[in-house]
Amino acid sequence: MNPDFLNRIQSYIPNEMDDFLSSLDRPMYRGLRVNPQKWKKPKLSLKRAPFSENEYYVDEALGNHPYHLAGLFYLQEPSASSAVEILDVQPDDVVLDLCAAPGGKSTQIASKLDTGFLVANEYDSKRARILLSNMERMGIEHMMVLNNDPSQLVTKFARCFDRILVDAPCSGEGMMKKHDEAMDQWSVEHIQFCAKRQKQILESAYQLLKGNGTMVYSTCTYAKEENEDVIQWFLDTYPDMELIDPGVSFGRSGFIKNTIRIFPMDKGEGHFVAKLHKKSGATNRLPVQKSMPIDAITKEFFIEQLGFVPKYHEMQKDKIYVMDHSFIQTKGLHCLRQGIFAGERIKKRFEPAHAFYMNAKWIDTYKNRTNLSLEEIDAFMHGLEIEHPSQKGYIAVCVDGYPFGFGKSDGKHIKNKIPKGLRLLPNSHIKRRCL
Ligand SMILES: C[S@@+](CC[C@H](N)C(=O)[O-])C[C@H]1O[C@@H](n2cnc3c(N)ncnc32)[C@H](O)[C@@H]1O
Repeated sequence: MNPDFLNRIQSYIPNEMDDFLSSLDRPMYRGLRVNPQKWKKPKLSLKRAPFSENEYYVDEALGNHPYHLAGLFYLQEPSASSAVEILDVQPDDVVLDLCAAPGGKSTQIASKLDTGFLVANEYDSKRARILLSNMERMGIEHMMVLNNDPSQLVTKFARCFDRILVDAPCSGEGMMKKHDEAMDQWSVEHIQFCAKRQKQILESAYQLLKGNGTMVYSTCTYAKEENEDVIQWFLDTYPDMELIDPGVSFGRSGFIKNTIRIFPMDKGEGHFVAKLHKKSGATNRLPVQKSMPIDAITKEFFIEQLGFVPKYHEMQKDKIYVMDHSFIQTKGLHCLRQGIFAGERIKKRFEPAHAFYMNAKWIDTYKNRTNLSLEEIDAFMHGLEIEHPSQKGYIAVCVDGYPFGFGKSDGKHIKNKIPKGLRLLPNSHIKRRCL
């Protein structure tokens, strides 16, 4: 273990070093956050985590649980849910998550929105696609996924956001364990590099925040240079920003008032969170665009599957996107998705997309649906066609009434429509454990 790292930690928590050292030997805390928009009344025998209202401790991998595939929960290190709890998102807020992949915090923000809107931005293109996949799995509608450098957002969306989360790329000390490769690569130079990048990201975030808006800055590292020192620099640079009370009882106070630190002794792997308020300044609205007309065949599909036609539409070539919120103008930005990808017009028919059947708002709305057994779910998630009598046509396949995808039924068999990238590998299987 790097002695410089240990000396620095000793300087932060001089009386708790033994506890910290023993925490490095035990497995990471694992967490499960319920998606309240899909899983409305979960009865769980799991222990609640103190960091947010829907977070629980788990002690095994649950990625192949059918409820995970259906987007009923997100797997996340428990203390990572603290930042969004502190952001205190309101149902009608316009929120920006500036460093969003893989989407733990974005999906948590979205679970608090109703009429509001979420812009989830990720700098790294591969990670942005993972973010989109998680947003789809959790069934989020009022959102867009961007893949831009934070500074590129400023020309389009300056002063547009009520709340901004900057969950900054950091040296990740809170996510390292004693034997990790990451621990061997730890260095003060890397910490300094991260601090410089964090300041650049905060400069953009400042310009994107509305007057009277709220910003939360968080990292999963212990390094003071990336936490309190970055915040002090931000306050000195922008005198109209102030630190405000995070209003929570978990964790412990950081080295400046109104900041929060979480160490493993506080029952999570490690986080730093600061809540900031912009005292004054102008506000703008996200620039909306006109809804596009859709054709009769697509309308007929919506009526047949949902019983209504979604209010706002956008068409890109033959692909159709829908939302119950105006579409936002994104010209000049790299937008991976806005709203729900409903499907594609192919010749004289409409071919639905996986995302269409994952929308949290429609979870009880899909008219044509069927429950599969665990064995059938396993076969379906491996891309197989299954023998399963059901109503003909496109059909939502469900676990206990919760859709996890769709297929096309001829009345006796369901043809598989799970996207190739989401299918299970041959040696991986659905596992249902008691939660
Ligand atoms: C701590 S992670 C975000 C985790 C995410 N908030 C979640 O809860 O799932 C930080 C993210 O910042 C991204 N990033 C890297 N360089 C960046 C930059 N220059 N500006 C903005 N984000 C950057 C990383 O790719 C990474 O996905």
